[in-house]
Amino acid sequence: MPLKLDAEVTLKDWNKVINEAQNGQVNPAALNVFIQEHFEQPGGELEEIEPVDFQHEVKAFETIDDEAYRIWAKDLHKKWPTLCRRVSQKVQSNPQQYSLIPVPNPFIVPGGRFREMYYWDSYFTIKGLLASEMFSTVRGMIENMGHLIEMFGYVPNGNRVYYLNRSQPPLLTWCVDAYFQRTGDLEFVRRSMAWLEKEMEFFTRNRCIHKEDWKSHLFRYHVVAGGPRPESCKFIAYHIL
Ligand SMILES: OC[C@H]1O[C@H](O[C@H]2O[C@H](CO)[C@@H](O)[C@H](O)[C@H]2O)[C@H](O)[C@@H](O)[C@@H]1O
Repeated sequence: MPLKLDAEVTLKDWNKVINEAQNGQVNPAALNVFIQEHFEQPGGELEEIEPVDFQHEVKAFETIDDEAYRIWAKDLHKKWPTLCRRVSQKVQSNPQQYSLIPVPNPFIVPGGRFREMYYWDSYFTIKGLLASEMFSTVRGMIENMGHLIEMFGYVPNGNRVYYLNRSQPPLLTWCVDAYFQRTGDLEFVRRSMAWLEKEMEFFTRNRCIHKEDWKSHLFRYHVVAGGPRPESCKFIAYHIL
């Protein structure tokens, strides 16, 4: 839920609510007032948009021999406009009030409760977008990942602040390769190299394990955390604790 006030003010007011708790229990009415006063309703961070390069019919799908596969490919193609999002202007102007990390170009979300860009999902999505001949959307999504690397040194799990301590399998190189195989756009590959090198540096420094008797290094994706996942606290509280 987006913040109505600055994070510092919100935290200060939250500490007040905590300090007034009786026997470790926060008063539900006070909690309700705190939520109303400090948080907007969820949503509005992203705008649904039709990708600029989306065509209703793609001739290439007609060349798929297997009928079931052809129908499936066409059905999947129709999903792009329903899953394409761009970061709204209010987030771009006041990012400190939102958990969403702004990225410059539109991107495809997984859907359902996953309302942000996800790193390794983007690779599989890009494979589909390339089949749909949506080269400019793909380029934009790769640029978004490059933007995150410029900001954080790597692409986090997703573009949310609570994902900043989590990595996913680093598939950006595969994204760039898939795009190049389809378009031959060498200029874009050259431009992407700085991102790929920086990401490699991050994984070498922060996600690499080596033991004396090992013949090579082990790279891994990882989360640097000791507690429950913030976005799943409620689930954990109800089902596990
Ligand atoms: O499709 C998006 C991602 O969905 C799963 O992971 C996400 O939810 C998990 C449970 O809340 C969370 O631990 C993880 O950090 C999120 O990315 C799926 O496991 C991912 O592979 C996928 O990218």
